Amino acid sequence: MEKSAEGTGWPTLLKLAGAQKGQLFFALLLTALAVICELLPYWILFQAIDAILNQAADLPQQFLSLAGWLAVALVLKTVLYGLAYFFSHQAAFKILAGTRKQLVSQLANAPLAWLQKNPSGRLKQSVLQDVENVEMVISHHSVEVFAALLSPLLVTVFLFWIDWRLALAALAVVPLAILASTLFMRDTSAQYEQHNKTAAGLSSATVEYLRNMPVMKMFRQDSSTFQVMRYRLACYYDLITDLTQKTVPGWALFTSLLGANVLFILPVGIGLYNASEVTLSQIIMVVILGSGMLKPLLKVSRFFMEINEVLAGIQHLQPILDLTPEQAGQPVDIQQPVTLIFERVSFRYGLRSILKEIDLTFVAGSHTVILGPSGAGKSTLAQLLGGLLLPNSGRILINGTSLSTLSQQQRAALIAVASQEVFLFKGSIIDNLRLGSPHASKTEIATAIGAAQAETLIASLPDGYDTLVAEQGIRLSGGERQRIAIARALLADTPIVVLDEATASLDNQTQRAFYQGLKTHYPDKTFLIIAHRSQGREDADQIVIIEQGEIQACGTHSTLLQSNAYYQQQWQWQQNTESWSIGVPVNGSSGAQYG
Ligand SMILES: Nc1ncnc2c1ncn2[C@@H]1O[C@H](COP(=O)(O)OP(=O)(O)OP(=O)(O)O)[C@@H](O)[C@H]1O
Repeated sequence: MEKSAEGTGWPTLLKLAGAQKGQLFFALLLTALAVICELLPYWILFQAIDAILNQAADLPQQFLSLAGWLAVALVLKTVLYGLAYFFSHQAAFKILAGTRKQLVSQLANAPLAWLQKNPSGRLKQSVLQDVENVEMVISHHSVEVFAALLSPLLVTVFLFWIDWRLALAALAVVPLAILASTLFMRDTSAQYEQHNKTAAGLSSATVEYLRNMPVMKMFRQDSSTFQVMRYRLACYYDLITDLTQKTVPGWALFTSLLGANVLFILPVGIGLYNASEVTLSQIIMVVILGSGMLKPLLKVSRFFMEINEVLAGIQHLQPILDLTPEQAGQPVDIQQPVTLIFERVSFRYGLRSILKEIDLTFVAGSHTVILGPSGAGKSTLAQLLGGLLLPNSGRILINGTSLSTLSQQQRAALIAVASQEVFLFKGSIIDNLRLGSPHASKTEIATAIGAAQAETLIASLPDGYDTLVAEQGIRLSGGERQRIAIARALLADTPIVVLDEATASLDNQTQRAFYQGLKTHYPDKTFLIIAHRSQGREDADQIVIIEQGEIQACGTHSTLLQSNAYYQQQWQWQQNTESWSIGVPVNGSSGAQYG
């Protein structure tokens, strides 16, 4: 279970703030001086009242000098607060930049399997939003909350200096206010937690609703389809109503009590005045100062309410900051040719077994086709090879060395994966192609593009290889992106290439040309081709059939055709579909032909 934000966010926040402790301390020191200057006018007022009540002889002169001091105090307060904010903002932005740098560097060194487990949306939220919240706490709240805490403290000292009994009368409401807030706010922490969960549920339902709106409209779904969101909204409304009913009276009482100390000061003051224990000016001063002295605590209390949300965000930074960079280890010298072996490899998602004790051997330069129904575990196999997932048991060996002992760089130098989900970076086609092989020559690039059947595509692009893709660039279709990804994997100069459904968009004829091209141009590479059909791969060295995470059969096209019912069925189906072609009959009207 996740720990509450209150418990764990603070140490992270303090650690982050500690990076600029010198500047922050200076900001707080300036704040303290500013608070003193803020209270100085009250002392001046006290002197003025005293002078009036005692009918001082040099009243005009005294007033003039007090007015001068008042102006000095005001100017000093403004300057000091300005400087305090300046330094707190400087510290905050340095902390912000430092934290983001640290997070990005931690993420750059994060193990692939960890990145795979943590959705990029959540990581983006941490690096952008959660860190931004730290800025607000450090630049504004540090100064404001420190001032709000210090001010009542200094006033208390001043009141005790005036008269200890009046000071105690001014503070009498504090225990009452604390008692009231404790009574009214008890049991609300569970409700706040529930509030956070409900708000998160509402937020995900809203995102889902907005994201699916076009599809819903396409299928002419009426408003009944939006029941989930309506239900979440109703839950949120009920919770907020309940929370408001519980907390508002407590908050109102707390606020009123903090300003109600005059009710205690006046009777105590009159009693002491009648007994000639205090002067009138002292009572007036305590009433003026006492009535507002506790108000800043409202700011402190609001801060502690709001900080929970910030701490919850900061808590998300901790796992990233705690990431230990992958141990580089001793570089393993793996000589080519390489043999890849799966030795009793199993993988589970939670309790669900996806791959069960897979034993496979891929010899150097061989072509293997991995077939199987949807959900059989084929892509999981590719992800294990790409380092995105780690086996729960068993080993993946390259020339006898376990893949798990290799660093990311070493693994990436041996295995390239073109997965179903193609990611193209913002930049040109050539930048994307050179990702795994920055120094690839023009000839190598042209060969890879040719093998990936992407020559026509490149020729059709406005700036050829220099055409920009992704954000601000042109939009490529799914099939076009796949072909770029295949070329990128081929260029990566690895002895093993995994193509996960990478040729799904190619027609039968192009697929045949593609496989032929791989043999011709990359005779030494080992290919693992994950596919739904084996069309064009009758000459593969081995065809592996996976069903429900287990190897059902493994052999060549001819042996499987004789021995495996699934393969026979697939093959028959493929033969039937291949014999159909869309053609243009001699009379010119298009139509389907049985060839
Ligand atoms: N992140 C995940 N969490 C839980 N289960 C998952 C996750 N990713 C995949 N699975 C499940 O693992 C099983 C195997 O998925 P995999 O993608 O390997 O199948 P596949 O054979 O490649 O299917 P397809 O041919 O449709 O791509 C599926 O049942 C899928 O639902």
